[in-house]
Amino acid sequence: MDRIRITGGAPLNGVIPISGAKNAALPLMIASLLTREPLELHNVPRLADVQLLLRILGNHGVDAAIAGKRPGQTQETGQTIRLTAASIIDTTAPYELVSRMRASFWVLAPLVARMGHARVSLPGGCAIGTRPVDLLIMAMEKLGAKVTIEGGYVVAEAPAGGLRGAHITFPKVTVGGTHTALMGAVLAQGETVIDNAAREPEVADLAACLAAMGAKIEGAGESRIVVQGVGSLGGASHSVVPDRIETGTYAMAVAMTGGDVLLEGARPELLQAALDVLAQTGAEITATNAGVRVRRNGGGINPVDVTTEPFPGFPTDLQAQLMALLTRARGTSRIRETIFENRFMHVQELARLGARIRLDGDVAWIDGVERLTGAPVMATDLRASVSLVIAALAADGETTVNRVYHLDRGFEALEAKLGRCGAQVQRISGD
Ligand SMILES: CC(=O)N[C@H]1[C@@H](OP(=O)(O)OP(=O)(O)OC[C@H]2O[C@@H](n3ccc(=O)[nH]c3=O)[C@H](O)[C@@H]2O)O[C@H](CO)[C@@H](O)[C@@H]1O
Ligand SMILES: C=C(OP(=O)(O)O)C(=O)O
Repeated sequence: MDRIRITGGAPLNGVIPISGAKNAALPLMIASLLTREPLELHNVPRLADVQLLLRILGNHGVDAAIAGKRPGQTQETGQTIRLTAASIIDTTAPYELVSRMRASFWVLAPLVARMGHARVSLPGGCAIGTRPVDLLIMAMEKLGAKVTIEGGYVVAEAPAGGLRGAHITFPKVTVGGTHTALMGAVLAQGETVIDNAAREPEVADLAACLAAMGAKIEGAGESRIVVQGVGSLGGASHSVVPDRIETGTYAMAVAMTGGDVLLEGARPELLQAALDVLAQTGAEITATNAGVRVRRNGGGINPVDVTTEPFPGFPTDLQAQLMALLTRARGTSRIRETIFENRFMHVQELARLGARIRLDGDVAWIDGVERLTGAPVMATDLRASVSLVIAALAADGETTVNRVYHLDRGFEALEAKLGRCGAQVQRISGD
């Protein structure tokens, strides 16, 4: 298994191109199941999750053509994938594939919408909590599907005549639930109203692509989304929104090491809450035409008090990275995690580097320390893994991050991007 070796201490200076968002690319790829015409997606990041989803979609009969680089594209700025689901050959998504990635469960809604039935294994994904799918099933049931769970599989059957528009009110904000409701509603008969919808940019990106395919959607990006079902959808060409979590991750890395980096192509409005927190810690954040510039030259890191929330609040997917930064703050910080009940797995690994963190239920208290020191570490999910990278960049000596496959799930060309800005990061191939 590959490892990443980091020698800490160097500031980051230069340009980091921001990739397309993993969490947008995955539902966008899944939307290809809704039409027999080609869906062309640009700026798709080269990630293990994308590769796995291509296998899952291939199993359903989706043909994938990966185009060469477009002019101006570099290795780190994604690929163009043309997905064509001319016919669906299998409506089962098997355990072997779905158990490895949460988002793969989202094939359920488009398969039922187009084929009238589907059988999808209960999902896996990052080990950050129990992660139930009850609200996704509720959305399908509201749209008229009959849903049972048999042998670890969710089996859904549309009523005669197909899914029917409905009023879906989510009792809590769910990104996957909103994707499911949207993809189910676009081909349903009549109107669907989705209340307490997730407002995450990845939902708006999916809705924009569905609209380009011919769907009738109003309010995506707001709490109430209204969909008028249409008889069929066509092909489209769509570019994946920049990755706000990757943006925030590198911004925190710069705040940690000091330096001056342009996060090229980043869109500040996609992570304003996180940028505000970074500014409170003492980093200088400037929105430019080219992206977001992050600087910290001298001066310490200020402690902060942050609670994770659905968009537009501070994202749970940046909580571990922020915690890494705060391990070296001048004082005590507090982070409250409200989205996932078990998303503090990075705490004990950060402690190996010398961090002082106390947990009290859903709250972590971080007492800043003068210095971190390198050590062998590993993490159980992708954002936790990258938080260890951030801490290692500022630690004295050498850190080895094991289980690199977590990083490969979500960070395109991580070593190259950091390495070009002066970090000493090396991948070591292992068995
Ligand atoms: C691939 C992808 O895009 N993953 C993101 C997506 O995950 P995902 O879509 O799985 O997360 P959700 O927004 O659905 O989860 C939010 C909360 O709702 C709960 N819940 C969810 C569904 C359900 O049926 N029942 C239920 O109780 C979850 O346990 C969690 O407490 O949004 C999360 C929240 O922004 C991010 O951390 C993940 O990176
Ligand atoms: C939690 C994440 O991914 P997933 O939902 O696929 O586990 C993530 O992207 O941080």
